[in-house]
Amino acid sequence: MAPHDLLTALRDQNPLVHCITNYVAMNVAANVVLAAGASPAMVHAPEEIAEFTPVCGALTINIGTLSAPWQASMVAAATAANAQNIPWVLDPVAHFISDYRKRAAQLLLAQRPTILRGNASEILALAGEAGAGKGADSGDSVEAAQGAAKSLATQFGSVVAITGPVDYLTDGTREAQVSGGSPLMPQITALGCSQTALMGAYAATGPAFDAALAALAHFKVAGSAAAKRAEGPGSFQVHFLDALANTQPADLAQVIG
Ligand SMILES: Nc1ncnc2c1ncn2[C@@H]1O[C@H](COP(=O)(O)OP(=O)(O)OP(=O)(O)O)[C@@H](O)[C@H]1O
Ligand SMILES: Cc1ncsc1CCO
Ligand SMILES: [Mg+2]
Repeated sequence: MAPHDLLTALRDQNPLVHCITNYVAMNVAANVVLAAGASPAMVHAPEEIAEFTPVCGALTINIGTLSAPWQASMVAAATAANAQNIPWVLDPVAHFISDYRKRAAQLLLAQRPTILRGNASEILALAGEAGAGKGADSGDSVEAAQGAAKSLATQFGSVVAITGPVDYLTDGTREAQVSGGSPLMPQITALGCSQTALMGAYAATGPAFDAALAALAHFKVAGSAAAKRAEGPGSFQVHFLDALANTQPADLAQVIG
């Protein structure tokens, strides 16, 4: 499905997206998903997963502020999504910072996410390669992680997206790049986490590779538009939400290469 048609469908369908994300990202990501045209719900109690995940169009899992009860919810939600053929997205935030987080990310990856999204350092480390990640921030180039993305895609049957100055997307066979956006984007916390949540919304609407590509393009188009009006990271964030809502379906093709 073309990105143009996916954005139209997203706004028509307003899919419900189950987001298990971190404390930092919850508000930012929910506003991003709403502005883009979908309906986010941040739900993480283990007691609620069995009832809630199956009624959603997609699930997104982000380990940014991981702890044991949340990990149990993530595993249960991924299991429920797989059982019902509900697409789900994994965001392995800073998984290399501790053995605990590393293991949690590997266990979730073994559940074969529909889409895996991370920055270059996260994708490199997930494939067992040495990277220069600094907590939640990337220290590696997107180009350096492309091989890792391809091998993860093949091994786990996932669509893999690396975000950065130019985003890269692969399913192990197909590849795409998405340019644009602004250097102000990594200066706002949790925009990557929000990209993950938006990928869930698109994945509820169409095939995984096309959905991830449309979500990447939507962010780059909105980021470029917001940067024209912003005076710094603070006002960028406000303009970015407006720009996500104002992005037209026909705008998306321009940033995809
Ligand atoms: N230098 C840049 N120029 C343009 N766009 C960028 C740049 N760096 C990142 N982006 C965009 O910013 C968004 C977030 O990507 P990033 O790689 O910073 O995620 P992240 O490191 O996972 O973020 P976080 O963990 O803070 O949520 C993506 O849409 C990406 O395309
Ligand atoms: C800053 C930060 N710390 C843990 S999660 C998070 C949000 C960006 O990933
Ligand atoms: Mg991140």
